[in-house]
Amino acid sequence: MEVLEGTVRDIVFQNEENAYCVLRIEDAKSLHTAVGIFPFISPGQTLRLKGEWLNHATFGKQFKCTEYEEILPNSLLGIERYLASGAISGIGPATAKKLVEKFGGSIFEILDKEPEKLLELEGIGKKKVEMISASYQKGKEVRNIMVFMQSYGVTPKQALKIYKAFGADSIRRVKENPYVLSEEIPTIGFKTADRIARNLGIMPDSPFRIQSGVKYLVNEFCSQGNTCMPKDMLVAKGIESLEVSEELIEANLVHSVMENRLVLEKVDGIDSVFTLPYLYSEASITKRILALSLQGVKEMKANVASHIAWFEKANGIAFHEKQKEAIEGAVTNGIEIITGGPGTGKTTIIKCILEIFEKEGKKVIMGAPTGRAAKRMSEATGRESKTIHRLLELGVTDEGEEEFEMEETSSLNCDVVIVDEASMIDVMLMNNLLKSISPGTRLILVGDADQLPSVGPGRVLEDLIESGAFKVVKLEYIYRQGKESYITINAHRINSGMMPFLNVKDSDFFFIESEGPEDSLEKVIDLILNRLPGFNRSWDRIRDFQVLSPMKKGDLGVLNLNEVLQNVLNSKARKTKFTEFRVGDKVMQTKNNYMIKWTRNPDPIFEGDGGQGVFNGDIGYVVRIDEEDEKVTVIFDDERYVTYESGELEELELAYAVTIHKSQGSEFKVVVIPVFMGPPLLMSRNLIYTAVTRARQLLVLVGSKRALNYMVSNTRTFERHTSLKYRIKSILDYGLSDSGGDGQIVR
Ligand SMILES: Nc1ncnc2c1ncn2[C@@H]1O[C@H](COP(=O)(O)OP(=O)(O)OP(=O)(O)O)[C@@H](O)[C@H]1O
Repeated sequence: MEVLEGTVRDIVFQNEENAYCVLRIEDAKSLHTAVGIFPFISPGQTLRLKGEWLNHATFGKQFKCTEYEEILPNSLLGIERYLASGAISGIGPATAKKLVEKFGGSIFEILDKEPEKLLELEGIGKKKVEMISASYQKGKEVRNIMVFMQSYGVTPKQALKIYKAFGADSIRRVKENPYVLSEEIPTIGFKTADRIARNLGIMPDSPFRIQSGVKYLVNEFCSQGNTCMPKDMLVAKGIESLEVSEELIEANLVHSVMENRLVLEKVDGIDSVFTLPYLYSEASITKRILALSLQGVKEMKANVASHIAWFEKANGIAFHEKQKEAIEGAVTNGIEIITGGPGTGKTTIIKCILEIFEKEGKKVIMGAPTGRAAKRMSEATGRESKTIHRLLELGVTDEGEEEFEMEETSSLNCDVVIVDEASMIDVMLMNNLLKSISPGTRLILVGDADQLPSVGPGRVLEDLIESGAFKVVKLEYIYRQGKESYITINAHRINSGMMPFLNVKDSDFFFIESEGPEDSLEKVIDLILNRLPGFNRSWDRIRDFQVLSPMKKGDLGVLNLNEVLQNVLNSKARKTKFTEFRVGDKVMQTKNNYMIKWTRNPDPIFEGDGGQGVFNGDIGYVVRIDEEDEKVTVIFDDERYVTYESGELEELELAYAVTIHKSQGSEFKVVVIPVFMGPPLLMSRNLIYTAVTRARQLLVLVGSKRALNYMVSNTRTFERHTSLKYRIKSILDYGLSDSGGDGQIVR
């Protein structure tokens, strides 16, 4: 590691959120540029930086700092400059000069131990001394914490997080139990805490370590979509990754259970370990959904059959028996689940259900888990539809975590709630949705249970269906037929484990064989640049073509695809220094941001008509880049302009290619999917099924038939461990369904 020692001349850039800074540092020889995470920095401070010299393509030679400490200057001139820099509140250039003249090199000693001596100076009163002393002590505290943390291998960025969480208490808390870091600071993981603990000399068999490690393993398992972890699996994983005996894992697990940090319950005969949030969510969903189902909705006098007949006539269709059953079921049940693949008429049914309720004077609220899905629902029905987060007025806490503002007692004020794309709802969202639905309100969940499960934990829709407790209508007959329907036909074939029909003449579903990743990449680019635009000239290469890949990394992962596609599709746009984005780029918002403002006017100066919020999965286009102020303006949905500050740009990604997981709930005119052998977890039927069902007009697969075949046959990979189905079933087994009421529960 190399060292650079010098004084901060100025701060060229500072991200207030994560403390990333670009500094100009002066040493005895010259001025240097240094970059890194520098919390609490101000010009005039003298730093000893550790890191390495790099040659940046655009910015030239710079020092990349991974560790630093502040050193107090020792020359009188250095001390005066430091004090004059504003590093200590209450001291400016004039006071700095006076202090150095009077106290010389012992000024730091005085600031630390005898600040009252400052009163001897003319013009400094008691209040000012208090201010100076407090600021000096705070600086010292921060310095000590930074030095302590870094000496145990904590990076400045992590040290900042620790300081923000524990303040002056940081060192004591970490020394006492470093594992508190991974438990209380969301972005510090067990591995970091474990490294610090080792450096602090904590033994591998310490109960703090094992209990924290066990909890970490359960959390890790849940981050893959599960809501609980079989105990045997946890113990085996614990022995392997914590390298301690089975007895120690068991004993500490019991201890965690006794202290209520973890819960051990039997799920379908298997001992399973839960963390509290998912346990509560699944238990609460069980209680609430059974209550809704059993509540007995008010009978409607409507003659549903005549409404249906009227709708059929108006739309020139004749409903299938199953479709009629779904429509009637929506009126007679407290809860109904309607599921089916593409083209089976789900949207048509929603429209009919809406009309029936509206004609009967009932208020219907519609929602979907993503902004894209909500928008499609609005377009298809001509009625307002919102994201569930919006419906529930989901807010964001200071730490940026999502938080539902709606109190448990408040509820959606309506008679019917219809939610589309219900397969994307995870346990937390479902629980929050149910909390806001008061008894007497009907809930209709519409979705395709064979698609990828929700990104977050749980398999809510499948568990509800498989519980057998609710009215479920499964639509199987496909209505979208004819020349252009091979996307739909093949989606259904894939879903039932059959290879799709490939390259039928005049169809909309193509397969292009390739000889490995490089060849696939070339073929994808050739398709987008030449072949597809030649196929239909009305398609726009950037807007209408969407590449979907199973993964992020690798030649055919979205990161590489985006880099390559940006260069071929948007090569003329000017590059700028501060961002990878260029005007004209297709981009995707990658997290829900409820705070960010949008306007209908491209110039943010004219705030006027607008609103707040851009959501995970929203796709837009870069319309302006302001180099001087380092801002990027993006237009979403052809009308909402959002200006991102440089610190917010990490919420955006290039979106010429997106992962199949991120594409859930969206549809595109033309979809191109590279199909290749990858990690088994990503080689699954529901992944390829989800990808194929995103295409509206044309679908092209590029790759190997062997990989496609593997995906179509592989149904095992995404099995999730959850308890919702079991909880609902076990309550029913106690005979709740025989307890009277309106018999809403279907057994
Ligand atoms: N009973 C029916 N008779 C004739 N056409 C129908 C019938 N039901 C639906 N359709 C038509 O089939 C097509 C697909 O229906 P719809 O869009 O409602 O299906 P979907 O399940 O919502 O599909 P996706 O999930 O792919 O959006 C539409 O053109 C619709 O008008």
